[in-house]
Amino acid sequence: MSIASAPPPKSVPAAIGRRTTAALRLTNLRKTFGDLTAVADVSLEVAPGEIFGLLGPNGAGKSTTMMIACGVLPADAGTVELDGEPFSPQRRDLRRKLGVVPQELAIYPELTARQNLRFFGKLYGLRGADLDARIADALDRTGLTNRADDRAEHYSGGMKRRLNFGCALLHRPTVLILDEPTVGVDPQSRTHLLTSVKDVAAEGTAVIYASHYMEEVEEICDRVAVVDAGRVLARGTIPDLLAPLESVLRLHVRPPDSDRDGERLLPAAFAPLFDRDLQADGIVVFALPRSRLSGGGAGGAQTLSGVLAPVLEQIRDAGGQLEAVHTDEPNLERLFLELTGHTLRD
Ligand SMILES: Nc1ncnc2c1ncn2[C@@H]1O[C@H](COP(=O)(O)OP(=O)(O)OP(=O)(O)O)[C@@H](O)[C@H]1O
Repeated sequence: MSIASAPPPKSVPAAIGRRTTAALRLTNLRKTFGDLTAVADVSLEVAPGEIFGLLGPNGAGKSTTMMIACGVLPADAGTVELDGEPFSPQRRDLRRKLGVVPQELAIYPELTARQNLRFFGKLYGLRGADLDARIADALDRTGLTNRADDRAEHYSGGMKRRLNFGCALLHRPTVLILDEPTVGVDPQSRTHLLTSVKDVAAEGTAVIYASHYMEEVEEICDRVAVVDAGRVLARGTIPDLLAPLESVLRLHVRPPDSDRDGERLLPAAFAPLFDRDLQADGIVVFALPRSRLSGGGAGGAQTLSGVLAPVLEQIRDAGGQLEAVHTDEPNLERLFLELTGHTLRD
């Protein structure tokens, strides 16, 4: 894992050098639109069979990165390598190794699912029995076999997204680029899509998956790059990224009028373990990071129950009222907040 503070390293990330054959390798990509820097410096690599998440809020530069990766947009600087070869839009042979599911639907509404798949299959040079077999496989994977001969315009949003996905993997790409493929889909289609993505990766396809849905990225991605303002802020496996974060227990206490700052609510022996924060609504929040429990020193380890029992007793005896107990567990949203100072949904 690497958590970089700005400015990020210009050099190629260490993880890249370790892999011999990345299916997709982006190195120091940069893209500006007039005065706006959409992608400041993005480097990453995706191995065969890996699902790599690009996690960032709206406007972070995910789509621009994806569009450069698939040759739709030229980069101002940086390189794209596909299967070990330098990639440019002119390399039609290499383009066939890519499957792309753009954020906007790229299917023909007036055609049926089968006709859409046939159209895209032919674009990729598939013909005859092979094309028929792959269409049947794509319909099966996307759960659209029963509706194969209905026009796509009559499908639900989720079914259209599934068809969009099916069209991108018909030619069995080496690298599958997915740009927020679950936007606006119902939970059933979402689950179906995520399972299909995992299946495709298990067959050896390298998948790069852009999303601002933390839960999806946590669910399916092997590694993640956290991006904001066109930069990679952190990159690694999810356990490695979350390791520096710890779970924090928070006690929300309404203090008595005689002790509005809550200074006397905790027993003196345990008060140093807690951070105290007085909220605008008068509630005092006592935060206990778990790591502070393990260092019991000569007096022995302090367990959660060993600390909480006397603390809660003192709060009650001192006239405080326990209003709520929360636990903040490490997750990508918290990591993002710590790295950027704002949330993924800002
Ligand atoms: N063709 C363009 N012309 C001008 N600005 C653009 C263009 N494409 C993207 N941008 C800007 O570049 C920045 C990054 O956009 P991008 O679409 O790559 O972000 P994103 O992370 O994919 O966000 P979203 O999830 O909303 O798609 C944004 O500020 C966006 O407005």
